[in-house]
Amino acid sequence: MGSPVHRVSMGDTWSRQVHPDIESERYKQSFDVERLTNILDGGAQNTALRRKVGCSTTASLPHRALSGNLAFSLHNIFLKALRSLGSEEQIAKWVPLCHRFQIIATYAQTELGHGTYLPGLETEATYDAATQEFVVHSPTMTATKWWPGDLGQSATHALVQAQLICSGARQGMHAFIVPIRSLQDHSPLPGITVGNIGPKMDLNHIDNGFLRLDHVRVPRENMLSRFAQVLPDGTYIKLGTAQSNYLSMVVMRVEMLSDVICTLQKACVIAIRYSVIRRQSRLRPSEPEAKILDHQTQQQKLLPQLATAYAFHFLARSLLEFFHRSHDAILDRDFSLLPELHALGAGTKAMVSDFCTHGAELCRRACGGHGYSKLSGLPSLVTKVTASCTFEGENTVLYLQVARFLVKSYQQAQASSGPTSQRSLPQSVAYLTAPYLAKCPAQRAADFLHPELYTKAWAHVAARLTKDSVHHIQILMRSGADEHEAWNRTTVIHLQAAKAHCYYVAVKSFTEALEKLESEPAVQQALKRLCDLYALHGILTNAGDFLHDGFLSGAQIDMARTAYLDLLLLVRKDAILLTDAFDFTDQSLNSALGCYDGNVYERLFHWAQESPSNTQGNPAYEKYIRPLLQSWKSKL
Ligand SMILES: CCCCCCCCCCCCC/C=C/C(=O)SCCNC(=O)CCNC(=O)[C@H](O)C(C)(C)COP(=O)(O)OP(=O)(O)OC[C@H]1O[C@@H](n2cnc3c(N)ncnc32)[C@H](O)[C@@H]1OP(=O)(O)O
Ligand SMILES: Cc1cc2nc3c(=O)[nH]c(=O)nc-3n(C[C@H](O)[C@H](O)[C@H](O)COP(=O)(O)OP(=O)(O)OC[C@H]3O[C@@H](n4cnc5c(N)ncnc54)[C@H](O)[C@@H]3O)c2cc1C
Repeated sequence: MGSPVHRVSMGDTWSRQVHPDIESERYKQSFDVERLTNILDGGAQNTALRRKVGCSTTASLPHRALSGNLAFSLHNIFLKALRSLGSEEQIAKWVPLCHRFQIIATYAQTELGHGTYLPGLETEATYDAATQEFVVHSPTMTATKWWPGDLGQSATHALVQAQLICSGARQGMHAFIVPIRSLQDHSPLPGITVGNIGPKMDLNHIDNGFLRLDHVRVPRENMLSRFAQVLPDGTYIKLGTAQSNYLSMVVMRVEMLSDVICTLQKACVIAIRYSVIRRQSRLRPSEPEAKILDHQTQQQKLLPQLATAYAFHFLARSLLEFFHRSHDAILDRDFSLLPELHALGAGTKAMVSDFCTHGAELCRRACGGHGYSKLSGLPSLVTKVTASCTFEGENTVLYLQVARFLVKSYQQAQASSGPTSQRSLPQSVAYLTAPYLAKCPAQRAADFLHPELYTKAWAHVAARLTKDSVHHIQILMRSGADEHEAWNRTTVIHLQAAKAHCYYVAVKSFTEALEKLESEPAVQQALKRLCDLYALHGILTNAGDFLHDGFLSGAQIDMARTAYLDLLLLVRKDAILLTDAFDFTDQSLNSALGCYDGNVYERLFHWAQESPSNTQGNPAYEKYIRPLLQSWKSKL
């Protein structure tokens, strides 16, 4: 069985053979990997299309952008904001210019002094009725736009979020399209000071920039006017709500999820494939060194991350379905679903970016020294995905937006008691008025493998923490605190409630996805084990929340742990197949540890030999080492 042991060859003979230690993991397939790939893609035809596009990734950027294949690129962010906030006429004008790359546009919202608190943005757009123009200006140093991607060297236009001032009144944040560089010679236009903000932790291929505007005039037609208009005489017409212009952020938080989740998927593929090749230490003195994935602690490090990657795939798909159902209505100015969409988008973005950042770092550490090598591809995944905890809304701030939604929903349910209360609640928080279950009915470990049981457990904790946070606000207000102080002094509890709610939503979406796979029993069983593992990993990691009111007993936590440890063994058997199903090419993984053939050591050695420090001479010798050695020689 298996192919001969590889010789370390200076040629690439080893790259044409699959390492026996990974080949053996693919012999016994408990499910059809290709079918799972098709399910992840949303159908076999999508798999074929993705592979076809993937082969043409070497095509120039404009080609791929024109085919709309860039999920979350900066140019796309402008387009998403334009489609959310612009009128049909403005969309018809500016979209073709972007698609043909006749302009390059950036989304300029964040300022040197404000990123989170948008009512605090200082850039002003003052309407001049005499010329029917807006005068866009940076009144202070802190008003300088700071961070927008592509602004540093590339963009010719910016969607500038600014405080609208018309007819003497400040109307809040609105979006204005402002030309910033000449389309003839790319030089900054009059009144524009623009440049790069300097080196970052990573993503240095993106020119994040700064922008100062000195009374720059743009025509009235350049204010995006889906939700608000300024008439020629300066009359302000409000067509939406106070939050309408925040819609673009909701869109982008939904849009970015696939890129963030892909980072954790890749980290899992690399670390798990490496973990069946790396042999270290013996499980029994009489046996050869074990694959490190056969150490229980290595399973406990990596397999819950794999389960999380799958959970987030189905969570993102569920959110996207809700987004498509609600977004069109919102564009038609029916805002009834916007609060729930905002809460789901904010919470999902915060949780997914938090856990993907944590999980990618866990995968990197699980690879020991080679995980610290850039040739593993893991450090780059970690430093890139880390940024997603901040951009598109800093995570704590977004979790608190979820908490605000939970508190309002609970208070609404309290106000409308009786049967109407459940019907009126948004679907994602219906659990707040579900029949109260004081104790979990589980009597043995196997009971914790029932999705209904652990979904209800998560709902119980999320409801309890929300009620607890409301209770603490009421206590503080009864003691004399006003609503703002009471809110701030309970935000730590709000954060707990928001995180529990988000985890519940993820567990629920995973179980609902499983229900649709009845016709694929083998795949369904493999995914159910991951769903069970994901739910139980969260329960055991946050056991205190489940023990707090006696909902789970200590004995039941032990049962859950037994079920969890048994799951690790079962998932371990499918681990390579579950990572193969993500269908990443070796090129996209860019990892000496994660290649499909498992020839880790030969590739590390080959890539190290090819790295610049070994191929571009040794400038240090001439400049430092030789003089040092010479100096010693002269003293001998
Ligand atoms: C990724 C992996 C690696 C690969 C990487 C490769 C590619 C990399 C590309 C990188 C691209 C990065 C691009 C980044 C772009 C940006 O970052 S754009 C800027 C993003 N900025 C933000 O998101 C700002 C976040 N701040 C907020 O959301 C604020 O907290 C706030 C809510 C705007 C504060 O305003 P305030 O009025 O004080 O809020 P509240 O009082 O709390 O709420 C008022 C009501 O408004 C409702 N609301 C808030 N936000 C929204 C919204 N977005 N949509 C709808 N409604 C919203 C809120 O619920 C309140 O409603 P009520 O409770 O009913 O009053
Ligand atoms: C790689 C990258 C790319 C970016 N690209 C763009 C772009 O293209 N366009 C653009 O406009 N912006 C962009 N940004 C900016 C980004 O949107 C902001 O950095 C982000 O919104 C956070 O705002 P901030 O930097 O002001 O942080 P702050 O809000 O100052 O956060 C600092 C700390 O204060 C805390 N805090 C702030 N407010 C509250 C509150 N109300 N309650 C509790 N705690 C609070 C936060 O939790 C955090 O711990 C980018 C940022 C990065 C890192």
